[in-house]
Parts: sequence; structure tokens; C-alpha cells
Amino acid sequence: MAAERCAAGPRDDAGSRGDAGADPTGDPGAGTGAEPAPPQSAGAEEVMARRRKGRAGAVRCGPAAAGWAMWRRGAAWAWGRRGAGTAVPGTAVPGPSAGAPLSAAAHKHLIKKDAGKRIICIEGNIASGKTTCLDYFAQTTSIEVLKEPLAKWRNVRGHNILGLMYQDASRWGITLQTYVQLTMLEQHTRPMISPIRMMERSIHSAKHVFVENLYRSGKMPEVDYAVLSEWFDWIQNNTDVSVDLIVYLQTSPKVCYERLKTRCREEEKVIPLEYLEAIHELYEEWLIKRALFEVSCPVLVIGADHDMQKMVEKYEENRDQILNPANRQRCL
Ligand SMILES: Nc1ncnc2c1ncn2[C@@H]1O[C@H](COP(=O)(O)OP(=O)(O)O)[C@@H](O)[C@H]1O
Ligand SMILES: Nc1ccn([C@H]2C[C@H](O)[C@@H](COP(=O)(O)O)O2)c(=O)n1
Repeated sequence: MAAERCAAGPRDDAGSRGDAGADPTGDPGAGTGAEPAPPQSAGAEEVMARRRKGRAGAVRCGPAAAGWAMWRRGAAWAWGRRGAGTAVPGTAVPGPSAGAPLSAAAHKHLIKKDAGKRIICIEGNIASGKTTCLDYFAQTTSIEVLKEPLAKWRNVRGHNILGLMYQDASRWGITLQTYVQLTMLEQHTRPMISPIRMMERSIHSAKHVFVENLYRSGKMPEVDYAVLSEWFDWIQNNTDVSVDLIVYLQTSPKVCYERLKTRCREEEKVIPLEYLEAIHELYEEWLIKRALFEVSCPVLVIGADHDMQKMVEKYEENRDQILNPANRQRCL
């Protein structure tokens, strides 16, 4: 599906003059809307079924599908020897590092957040209104707010890896997600300066939504998925990246698509509606259906398709539930 041009209106393209546009390795169709960079993913049941059989769970879209299918069959064999279950964090079969007792050396790395402090993550699709929500609470409450480190993703020593990823997800998806994982780890483990911290997204959504989407859509090879999963498991077992509440801003992909066009970030001009649908499905799988991955904290779902005035009403209605755990009743 061709990406539409950004409508006139508020723009958010600061810092987008990285090297993405000039990338010689980029997909020739990228930027013209000829081929959407990140395709739709396969459904959870399909993925689970394939993994149970010891096969790779990704569906390859695009011209190189046949080659990928052959490559994947070989990869599936190797994976099958290790045990299909090891590929799926959050399932009953633990991964190689999951569940292993921590050694004394491992404990050395364990960074525990202070007792009594709370971490709330605002989760949701691209352009669902997370930043706007954080801004609202930052203005009306005395809490610490950590936005996604987008500026870092747009400028790693001069490289705009967010832009590169949207130009050619198969080549740069692993690069971006490796760096997202590092920068989100840094956010989670940063000393808290207030009793309540509100974060935009988390290391968990990076893995369970964005990495998962790259893998399932065939844009991330199984070996890269395995390495990132090993890193993620190690981080979970050896550091404190726990969250006390997830606030899920639940939107329809079409609404996000309209907001995305209004925001008009340079790198995101190639995003098709199908990509937002795929990200939406993974959020739903993770936080609502609980199909593949464990969710280890309460989830408060707020419908977020409404206009700003209605959203402010909703934030006020839920203020206590969000900020005071004693008042939580409507969480999943
Ligand atoms: N409730 C809303 N109604 C209409 N536009 C909204 C609403 N919330 C946010 N926006 C606009 O949509 C765009 C995306 O919002 P933003 O908060 O940046 O989303 P996110 O941080 O989830 O990507 C911005 O241009 C923002 O001004
Ligand atoms: N793990 C992640 C997290 C974010 N992104 C992309 C998606 C957006 O283009 C951008 C910022 O997200 P937003 O706050 O606008 O929802 O970063 C990603 O690719 N991988």
C-alpha cells in the first residue's frame, strides 16, 4: 500500500536529517511508498503452531519469499535440535538462560529499584497519543517522566537508525532494536528522582511487539531474533526492569494512521496502515489476549480514539488508578 503524503499541520521532523535518505543499501522502493518496509505479521496461533512443530514462525512477504522459505527450513531444523520451546519467551518451556538460578556473580548485577517507588509505562501503537498523555501528566502532577529516547535512535554518532530501519527493515531492523534494547535498559535502570516514574513504552514492548513483528514478518532472521532474545532474557534475570502498571492506550490503527500523518515525522512517511495494524495486533496479543508472552503487572486499558478533550476527561477519571496502586480496580 502506498504511503500517503503527510498532510499540512503540526510537524515533528526535528533531528530527522540523518543519513537514512542517502543510504545506498536501502530498499529502492523505500521513500516512494512503493513497498512498505515493515509488512503485516502472522497470527499468534499460526506462529505457536509452527514453533510447536519446531519450525520457524515467520511469514516472508515480498519478492524474496521463496528463497527465505528455503533458508528458514534449514534454520528451523537447527532450531528444532535445540528445542522449539526455547525460542518463545514466556511459555512453559524455559529458554536456555531463563529460569536458571542466579549465581553470586549474577547477583552483583542485580539493580533493584527502591521499595515504595512505582513505575508506570504508557504503552500503545505509534501515534496513539503516548507522548501527549505523558505531557499531560507531567504538567498536572509531580512525577518523573521518561519519554522514549527517540533523539538517540535518530542520532547514534551521526547515524539515524530509525530512518535507516524504515528505509530497509531487513537490513537495519536488528540494528535499531539492539540499540532500542540498550537505551530502554538505560531508562529502566536509571536512578529514580521521584517516587513515581512514568515511562513511554518499555524494554518489554520493544521485545514483545517491535522485535516480534520484525521476526514474524520475515524482516529479522531467526539467528538475530535468538541473539536479541538471549540478551533480553539475561537482562530480565539479572537486572530490575520490572514495571508496576502498564497503561495501554488502545486505539484503532486507522486513528493512529491519521494522527501519524498529522504529526508528519520525516522517517515515518513510508509507514503504511498495514504496519500499524500489525503493531496493533501484537499489542493486543501481548496485553489483552495474553497469547504468547507473560505480563507480570496489572494492565489498565484506556480507549484512546477520542479527541483531546475526552482524553483529558479519561485521564482525570483514571488518575487515581494510575498513580495510586491502592485504588486499582479496573486493571486486567
Ligand atoms: N486525542 C487526540 N486527538 C487528536 N490528536 C491527537 C490526540 N492525541 C494526540 N494527538 C496528536 O497525534 C499525534 C501523535 O500523538 P503522540 O502523542 O505524539 O503519539 P505517540 O507518542 O503515541 O506516538 C500528535 O500530532 C498529537 O498532537
Ligand atoms: N522498539 C521500538 C520502539 C519504537 N519504534 C519506532 C516507532 C516509531 O516510529 C518511533 C517512536 O514511536 P512512537 O513514540 O511515535 O510510538 O520509534 C521502533 O521501531 N521500535
